[in-house]
Amino acid sequence: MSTATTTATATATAAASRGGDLRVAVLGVGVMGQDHARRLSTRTAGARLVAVSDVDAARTRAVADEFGVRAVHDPFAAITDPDVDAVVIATPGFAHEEQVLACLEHGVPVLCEKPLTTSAETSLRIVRAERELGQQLVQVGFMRRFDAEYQQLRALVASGELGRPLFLHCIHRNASIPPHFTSEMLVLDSVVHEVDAARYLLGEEITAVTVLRPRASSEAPEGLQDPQFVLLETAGGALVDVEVFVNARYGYEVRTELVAERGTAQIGLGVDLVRRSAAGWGGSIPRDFRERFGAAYDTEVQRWVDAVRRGTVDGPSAWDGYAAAAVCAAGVESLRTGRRVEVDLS
Ligand SMILES: NC(=O)c1ccc[n+]([C@@H]2O[C@H](COP(=O)([O-])OP(=O)(O)OC[C@H]3O[C@@H](n4cnc5c(N)ncnc54)[C@H](O)[C@@H]3O)[C@@H](O)[C@H]2O)c1
Ligand SMILES: O[C@H]1[C@H](O)[C@@H](O)[C@H](O)[C@@H](O)[C@H]1O
Repeated sequence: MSTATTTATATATAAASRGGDLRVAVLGVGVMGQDHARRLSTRTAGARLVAVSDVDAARTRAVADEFGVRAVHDPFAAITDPDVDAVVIATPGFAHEEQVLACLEHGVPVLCEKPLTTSAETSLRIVRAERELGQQLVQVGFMRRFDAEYQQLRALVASGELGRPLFLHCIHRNASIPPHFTSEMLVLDSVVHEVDAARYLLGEEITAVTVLRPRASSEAPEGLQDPQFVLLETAGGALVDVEVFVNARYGYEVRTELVAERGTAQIGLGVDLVRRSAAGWGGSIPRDFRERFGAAYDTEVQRWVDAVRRGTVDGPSAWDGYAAAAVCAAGVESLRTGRRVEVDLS
């Protein structure tokens, strides 16, 4: 058994023998990191937020003060801190490879926000490093797998009741995105969710990607290719189309329609409550992902904590992160060249 594997097992055992509280550090405390920090501090059983770390020192201090935990400026010092049992990475995608590899080197279980990394090669490096350890330590933050509607749709596909899936029609709209968002990030950061969801729902790998560039919205920043239309082909011959539109202004909308041989099914309609009043009728539209997928993030983090305390992983793996990264890398090539690009999973 390698040193890292021994350390990971020891981490789980130590946490369990201390009365179960897993001591967690969150790296990157912007939008998502703060959301996870709050979740770990207020509504995750068996876990305790003990430290936060961010390259922005003022932000680290402010968030640490808000939650009453330690501020650690250097993320690598947080990973190797003997008083930290496990880490949540919520830094931007370009920082993930180094931080996840450091977790693996030191035997620290990690929940890494999507994307695992921003290229196939770097994600594959993580898959290989984890394999060499002989123990799974990495979970990727594909939270849709923990959403009740996605789970129902997957169960329906698996039951075979509607016959073989033919199409998935997907809509992924954000009201707005941060100013640093690039055209490539619509694929790498946004469509990566549909890539993972398609693999999860259909149980098939994606073999080719084509990205089409419709005219850009005048609401999008100058030079940003927004929206985009992405076509994914699966190994079994199903087609998955994704409209990704990240400056849709009116709100956050994520929908999927399955078309199968003997019926169709839709999720993401947001039909919980339909109101009628003098102002008209209708329901509400989520502001962003935290509202739409809040319960899924809660379940994701709770299941991650429970699994780490048992010394296992119970969610999307490094391989899932790699498979999605490889498809998205092909998507970025298609976005640049306008051509259909095949996906090669090593
Ligand atoms: N699962 C989801 O639905 C979901 C939603 C939003 C964001 N995300 C993911 O979460 C991650 C963070 O996104 P965000 O929207 O919170 O971004 P953000 O820009 O709001 O926050 C990122 C934070 O990381 C810090 N940072 C940057 N480089 C760093 C480094 N090398 N080490 C330590 N800190 C660093 C920044 O200072 C910032 O505070 C991304 O991977 C993103 O794709 C996932
Ligand atoms: O990082 C975010 C996040 O992953 C959201 O779930 C997605 O809707 C956005 O498009 C993306 O930018």
